[in-house]
Amino acid sequence: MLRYLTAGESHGPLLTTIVEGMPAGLPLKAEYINRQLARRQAGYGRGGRMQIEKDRVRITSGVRHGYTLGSPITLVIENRDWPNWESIMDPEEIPAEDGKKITRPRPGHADLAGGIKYRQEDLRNILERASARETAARVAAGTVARAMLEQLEISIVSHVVQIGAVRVSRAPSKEEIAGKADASPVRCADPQAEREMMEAIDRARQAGDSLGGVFEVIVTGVPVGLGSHVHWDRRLDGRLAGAVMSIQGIKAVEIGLGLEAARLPGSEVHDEIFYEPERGYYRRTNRAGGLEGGITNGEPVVIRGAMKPIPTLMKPLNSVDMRTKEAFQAAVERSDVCAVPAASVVAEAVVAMELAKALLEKFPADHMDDLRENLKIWREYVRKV
Ligand SMILES: Cc1cc2nc3c(=O)[nH]c(=O)nc-3n(C[C@H](O)[C@H](O)[C@H](O)COP(=O)(O)O)c2cc1C
Ligand SMILES: C=C(O[C@@H]1CC(C(=O)O)=C[C@@H](OP(=O)(O)O)[C@H]1O)C(=O)O
Repeated sequence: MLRYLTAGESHGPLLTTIVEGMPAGLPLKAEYINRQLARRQAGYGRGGRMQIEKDRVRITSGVRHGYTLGSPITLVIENRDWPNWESIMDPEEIPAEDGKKITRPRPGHADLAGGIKYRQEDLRNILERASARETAARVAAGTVARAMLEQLEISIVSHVVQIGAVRVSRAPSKEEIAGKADASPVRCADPQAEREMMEAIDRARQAGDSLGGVFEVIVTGVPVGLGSHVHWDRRLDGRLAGAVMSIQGIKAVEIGLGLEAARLPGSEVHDEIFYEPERGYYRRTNRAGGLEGGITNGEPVVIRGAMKPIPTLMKPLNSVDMRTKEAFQAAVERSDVCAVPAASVVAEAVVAMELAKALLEKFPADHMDDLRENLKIWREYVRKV
């Protein structure tokens, strides 16, 4: 079973992830993971922290001479901000300046609910782990899964389709996305919408406000038959939605037509089935987003995630000091204004991990050669069936 854990506080010394269950024989280098970490850090609307961090991974187990060994893969990413927080985040000693407890919860962040739940007087003990800094570790782990998928000719792209109220006017092709999203400051493949999105972010920044938006992940080359209809927790639609929803700030997930499917009649929602001897079964539309009955149907997997605006605002919002119970209006020093482009890269990573898991459930393998061979036989069967 493929699984992973992440550990690390936002302003602690480093982030760690352990990926367990990856077959041996997968080519893997730090530079490959670093490329994905850099994509996550880019994006118009990020705040001061991204000027400090330059995420790079160190592989400390599970890989030798450029190939996975089948043993747990440990990846660590240093927090370059750590020297500024060393005494505040000291694991043992209480620093002299400990009077600076955080007692003012930000609406929309984990501060209040987490502080009550974990009985913490200093909300730093919550925000450090609630922070989306953790998503750097998730991208590192997900990139190992992505490397596996790429070996099997399964590829993942993503792009931003909405920032605040600005939306793309039409759906770009996968080729347009692959060519343009990475070069776009907002990861948007539509130049007109891109300009308006950047202006909207500028306006929000000037107003001390923040913005959310919607991204879309598209995976091609996914074989038929991943996931299962037989039990709720084996349905791949639910698992993918859960993975994307678990990203900090994501409030809704759609697969294929998503919410739109509820509005349209069945004749405009379901993808008709066709057959050609050399192609096998195929569809002319993909409104289902590649999943029917919780099982992949061979069409591209299409998932969208909707992110709420960043909760740390320069413009003060009402809250209550947890120590004095006095009302106050929060003032903050630094924050992202919009992180939807970054979240879309994180979504690629969590989707990669879930698909890699589902692949290894259907084709358990200790070495990549076994996986490759079994998938090849399966794809031949699917073409002929
Ligand atoms: C890449 C990324 C960067 C983020 N940056 C910030 C930030 O600078 N400030 C902030 O308050 N929230 C930021 N967030 C959002 C918070 O982490 C998120 O709103 C919070 O964890 C609560 O979200 P939830 O209610 O979905 O759990 C970021 C999220 C992501 C995915
Ligand atoms: C550090 C990252 O994102 C952080 C996520 C985050 C939050 O509250 O979620 C708050 C900010 O951190 P800080 O409070 O140190 O400015 C973001 O920069 C990152 O993405 O690597």
